[in-house]
Amino acid sequence: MPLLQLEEPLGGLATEALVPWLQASDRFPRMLWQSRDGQLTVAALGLASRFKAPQEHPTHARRIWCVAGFDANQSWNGYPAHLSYIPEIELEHSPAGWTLRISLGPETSVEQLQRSLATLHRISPEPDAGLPPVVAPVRHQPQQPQWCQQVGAVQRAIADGELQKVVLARQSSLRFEAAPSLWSLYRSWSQQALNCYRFVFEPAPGDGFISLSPERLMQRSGDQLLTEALAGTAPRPSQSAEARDASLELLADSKNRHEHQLVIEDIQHKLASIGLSCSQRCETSVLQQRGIQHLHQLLQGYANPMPADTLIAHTLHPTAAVGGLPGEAASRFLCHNESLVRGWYAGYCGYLAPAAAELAVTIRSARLQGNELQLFAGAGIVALSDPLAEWQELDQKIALPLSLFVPGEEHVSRRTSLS
Ligand SMILES: C=C(O[C@H]1C=CC=C(C(=O)O)[C@@H]1O)C(=O)O
Repeated sequence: MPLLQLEEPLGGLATEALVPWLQASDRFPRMLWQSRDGQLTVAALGLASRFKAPQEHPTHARRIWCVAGFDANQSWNGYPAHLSYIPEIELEHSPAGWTLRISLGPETSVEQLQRSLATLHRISPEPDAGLPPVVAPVRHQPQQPQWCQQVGAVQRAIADGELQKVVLARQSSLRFEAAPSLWSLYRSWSQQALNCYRFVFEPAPGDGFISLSPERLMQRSGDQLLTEALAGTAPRPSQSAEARDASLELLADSKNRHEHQLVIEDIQHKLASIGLSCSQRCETSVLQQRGIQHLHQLLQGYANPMPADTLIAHTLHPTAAVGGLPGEAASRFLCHNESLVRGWYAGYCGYLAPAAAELAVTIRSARLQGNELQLFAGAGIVALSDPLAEWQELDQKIALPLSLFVPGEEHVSRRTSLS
């Protein structure tokens, strides 16, 4: 637990100052999180206390930040499979205004804290340094022939009745001439992104993770729980009339509807296992992203009393939108057949507090390690999936960040114009 927590309202700041403020500090980890509706933005520095297991969360702490990797048994160096912590400094913007929260831990250096605080009123948004050129072609893991084999293996397991769906993933790596700034990369990507959570985590200098994810794992406000099924994808043309037709086509497409329906059933079944009944809030709709769109179904959970947030998150994750169905068989399949380590890709991130909690699924994500950037994307494979169309879907999912530094979208196997 932190030794001391202080909270002060603040004035006179601009949200654009948050990134320069984080960049100017020498305190790690550095973290930025923004809700998909843009209502809550938090920039955080340092680590005042860390909790070993989610069940250790003290109930009176105001807000605990949580990140979990896709697989509790496998992570990247420097990125724990599960992290629950209270930062030393949190700077929060919400409709209520600005709040500064300070939590002192046993290892907090008061001098460093003062330095980080002193910069608060001196920071002005700086012109972005830009990104260095990319020096080598994009490398995919798996490559296309192995991808097609993996899709074939999923479909054989579906035909044998062992599986209904598996979400296969790909890692696409790029090398820059010099190490880009994580925050410049985030800024350029974020300026273009639509309808997404925004999460940046920098555990140490030279290594960082970004996720601009459209997908919510859960949101609780008091005893109201919202979750959602987000699965089924199509390109989104830039012209509005064409975009409308493409949405209608996606809503009517039987392969995508099936892929999506499996996620709804998975979530309903998982919530029922912890005593939560779950209903669909409205008709299935389409969530628009830059260049692509997804089938989207809001789900509301009811229970009295509401189970603990950690239990809900642990039960839902990984949903069939990032793992598969049945969950355990899909995890075994991925363990044996997927060659990449997903790390924080397709995990979750966000906060838990007594009054409210919100966790996003960490898709549309990237890890920057020195000069190398790894971009992650996955696609749900069902019986009717076409391996090459699913490969193109992966390209569409990374087209936005790639377009920032690979000119002319040379990487995209079928062109999709970003709107
Ligand atoms: C796993 C990813 O997307 C999921 C979310 C939306 C649509 C999906 C799909 O259509 O396959 C995936 O289930 C990803 O982008 O890496």
